[in-house]
Amino acid sequence: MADELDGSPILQEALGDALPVLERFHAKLEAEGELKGLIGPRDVSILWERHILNSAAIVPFIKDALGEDRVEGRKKGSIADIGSGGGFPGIVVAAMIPNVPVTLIEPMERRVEWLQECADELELGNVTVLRARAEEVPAKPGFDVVTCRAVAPMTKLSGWTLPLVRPHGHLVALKGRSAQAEIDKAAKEIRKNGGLNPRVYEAPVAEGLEPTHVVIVDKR
Ligand SMILES: C[S@@+](CC[C@H](N)C(=O)[O-])C[C@H]1O[C@@H](n2cnc3c(N)ncnc32)[C@H](O)[C@@H]1O
Repeated sequence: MADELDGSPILQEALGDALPVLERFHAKLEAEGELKGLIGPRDVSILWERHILNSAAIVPFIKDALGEDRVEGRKKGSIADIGSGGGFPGIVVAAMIPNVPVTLIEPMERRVEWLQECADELELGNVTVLRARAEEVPAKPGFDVVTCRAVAPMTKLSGWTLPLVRPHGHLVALKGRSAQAEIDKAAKEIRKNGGLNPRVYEAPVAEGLEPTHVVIVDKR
């Protein structure tokens, strides 16, 4: 089944230099994703929009968050993606920000194998795959940016992700329409885990496509 956006010029516009690598990722997902239980049967024709472009929408926000570190004189940042599953947003982020190390943290063995295979086949030298639950990963030294998509509501996610963000780093999470309600509900957990100034941004996906939402929380 063909993808609705195969060959569309918006792919180049949204993914830039990472397009060739992400075309290989798309082909691999198309061939193996459903069989391996990583995507649903109806996702096959909307892989670009629902998964790859949706993940790519977070990249400008991550770059912004890392940019602040450069201002502070730190040369390299570090990114962790919690609960990467089939590689969203982690593999897409690693392809689009190839000069920054990206750690993919995922507890399920089969998904860990998939993620490692993707990193190897796509020659993403900046990817490390870690088989763990987020709450088992040592908090130190922490990551400059922790990201995630579709892992848990903010009430739970705060305790899983914020401890892994280094001081003055950021949680940058893809969220659905309920983003503001989720952070309102999780105000106590966010504060307790050292989070400050939680806020929601609308994130453009590509021209003509519905935008998504990004939650950003600063770490004390
Ligand atoms: C619904 S999937 C989302 C996968 C991917 N982020 C996406 O957006 O397509 C949730 C993923 O989170 C992982 N997960 C569940 N609990 C976790 C935890 N405590 N720490 C890290 N990952 C977890 C699951 O194994 C699963 O791969």
